[in-house]
Amino acid sequence: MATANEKLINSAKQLAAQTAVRDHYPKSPPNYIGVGSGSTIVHVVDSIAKLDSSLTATTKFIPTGFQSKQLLLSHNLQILDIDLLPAGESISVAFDGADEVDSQLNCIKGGGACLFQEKIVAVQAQKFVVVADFRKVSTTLCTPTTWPSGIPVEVVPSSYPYVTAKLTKLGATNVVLRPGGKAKAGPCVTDNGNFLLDAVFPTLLEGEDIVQDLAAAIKGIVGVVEHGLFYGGSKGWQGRPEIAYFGMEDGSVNMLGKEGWVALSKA
Ligand SMILES: O=C(CO)[C@H](O)[C@H](O)COP(=O)(O)O
Repeated sequence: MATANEKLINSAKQLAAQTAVRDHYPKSPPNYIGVGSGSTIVHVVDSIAKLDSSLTATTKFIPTGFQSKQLLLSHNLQILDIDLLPAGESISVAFDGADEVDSQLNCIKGGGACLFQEKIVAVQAQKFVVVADFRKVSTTLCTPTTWPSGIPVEVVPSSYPYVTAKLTKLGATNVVLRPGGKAKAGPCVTDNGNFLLDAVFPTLLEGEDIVQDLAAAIKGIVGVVEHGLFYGGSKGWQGRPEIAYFGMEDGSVNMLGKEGWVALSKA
């Protein structure tokens, strides 16, 4: 049975999801909508499925992994794999969860091991909206009390010892090959057949270049397919959301946009 705290977190996720879908799902039928992974996205898909069918019946929903594909199918929503998005077309809005969001809207993602597909969908969306609960709010990324697991890094399996050493050289204080869990002996294998390293770095101090520079350095290691830093700034944009919705402990929803925080009233 869910504890009171688990119930609080779940209703925060649900409220944030409902509000984000209400505010950002297009008011005329979109061609393509991106759907991320994780537990919060379940509420996003529930909210989308409750919209008038005229807004969803012709839409192709692009999942970011096995979990979101099954979720969409269970709601009888049409799916399209990201590689079938026609050239020149873009996704109207992509919704996704996050593990940690800083005050500049940079995120750590990949707690559910779907970061590569999440990023390839986010960067092809006209608007990327993050939906999360109050535990994900941070001032700077890699804050141990917010997200102690570090930055997920997806690697080609044969490269993991080499990438581990390189991440340590870059300043990681701990690098763990993510285990498969109770039902899988050996490492976690991503939807792309790769391994995941969780690299704990000291808290990334505030400053426009810090996240971008670390992201570029990690991506530069041979064997790295993608990492879970979704960022933007003067050196380029790689999936930083336009806006993030957080369900709060008191039953309200707070919204972090480019202009800062906005508190929405309680439901
Ligand atoms: O990046 C992700 C999966 O790779 C998820 O979006 C992230 O882990 C948040 O998950 P949840 O909504 O369950 O808290």
